[in-house]
Amino acid sequence: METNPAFAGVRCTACDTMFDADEVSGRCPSCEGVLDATYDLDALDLAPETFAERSPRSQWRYRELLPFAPDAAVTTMEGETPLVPVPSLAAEFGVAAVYVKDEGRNPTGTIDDRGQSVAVTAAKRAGASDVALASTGDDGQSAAAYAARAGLDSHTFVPSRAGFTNKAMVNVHGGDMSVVEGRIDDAEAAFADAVAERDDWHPVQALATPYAHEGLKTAYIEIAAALDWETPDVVIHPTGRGTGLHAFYKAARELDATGLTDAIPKLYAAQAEGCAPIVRAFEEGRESHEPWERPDTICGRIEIPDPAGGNLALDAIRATDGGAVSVPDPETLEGATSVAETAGLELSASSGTAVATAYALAERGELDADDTLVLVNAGTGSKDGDILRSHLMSKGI
Ligand SMILES: N[C@@H](CCOP(=O)(O)O)C(=O)O
Repeated sequence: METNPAFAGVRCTACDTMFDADEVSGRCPSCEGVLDATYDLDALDLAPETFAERSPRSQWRYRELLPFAPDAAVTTMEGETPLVPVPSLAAEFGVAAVYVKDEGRNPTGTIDDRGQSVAVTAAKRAGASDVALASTGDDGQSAAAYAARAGLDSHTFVPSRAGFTNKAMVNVHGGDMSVVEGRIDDAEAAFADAVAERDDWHPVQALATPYAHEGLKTAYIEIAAALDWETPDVVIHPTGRGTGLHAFYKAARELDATGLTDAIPKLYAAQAEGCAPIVRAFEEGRESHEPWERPDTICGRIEIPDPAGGNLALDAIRATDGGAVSVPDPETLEGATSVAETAGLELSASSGTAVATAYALAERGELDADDTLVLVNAGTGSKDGDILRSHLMSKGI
């Protein structure tokens, strides 16, 4: 299968060792660090018009910044999600513009579709028969869908608290699912035990392979493209593992290096107060996070007590002069439901953290009147109707 000619291999984010992409599929063989796809960016000649009318109308139109050729891709036309203006929020926050990057419009309703498209493509290219991951729900559902598309078997380990739709749809896509009693760390432990016995299971979990976060990168590229390659001032990302922040920072640097943009936005992590290891490390000025002792948030998708991308997210936040904010669940749910009520957009419960964080930044005076703000909605609110509705009931509605 074809690769992008500019794809130069994978580099360890921790020890900087470079590897041939055909030699490794998971973490760094030397130090277990997260691997990043790298490109010969100097050889690329990119301009806004390069992408303007191009097919396919999916994330694969940005093929120069993806490892594989679109013809080789396992795709269900993910990406090309709208950047929706929300003038009412701009007025409330006192900024020039607010947009929601609505990743709920992807095929299985999550930003993870971008990542699973690339990760399952890599697995197929490597000759895998099976893909496997531990998941809080969305990336498991997505992996099952893309494995089905590729004709591969999938194995997903989810905690019992994962949402009904996620669990049901893994099965509907023909995936094998293990529901593990407890929370994500219990599912990850069960997955680690199982995978140790199965060398035919190809990893597709975010940050356990170079390719899932490589797909997430295209959401940022689309934001820049939708703004005519003007960089937004602030991007707020709901944050669990730190995957999205690392991916967005990587994308912003690549666009900057190719000359498509000439600035990098401030990146903010939005975490739940009941599980905020990245925010705590940021506030304490530490380079690494410590695992969160007693995770407890209604936002199961970002309840990650020991995030694999914690240090990478901290790098992204600090290098861009951004920040990290934790918000209580009621404010998160109020954020998601108020945007549904006033702007007609269906944000996932965990993505309500991005709205609540924007309110907090506005209150602290950390936003400027001429700022353009992007809030990332990582997944559709329609999978969280029960949680969102219960928030209204708690208010007596
Ligand atoms: N996938 C999460 C959002 C972010 O998680 P991260 O791993 O990118 O930090 C969700 O759906 O809410």
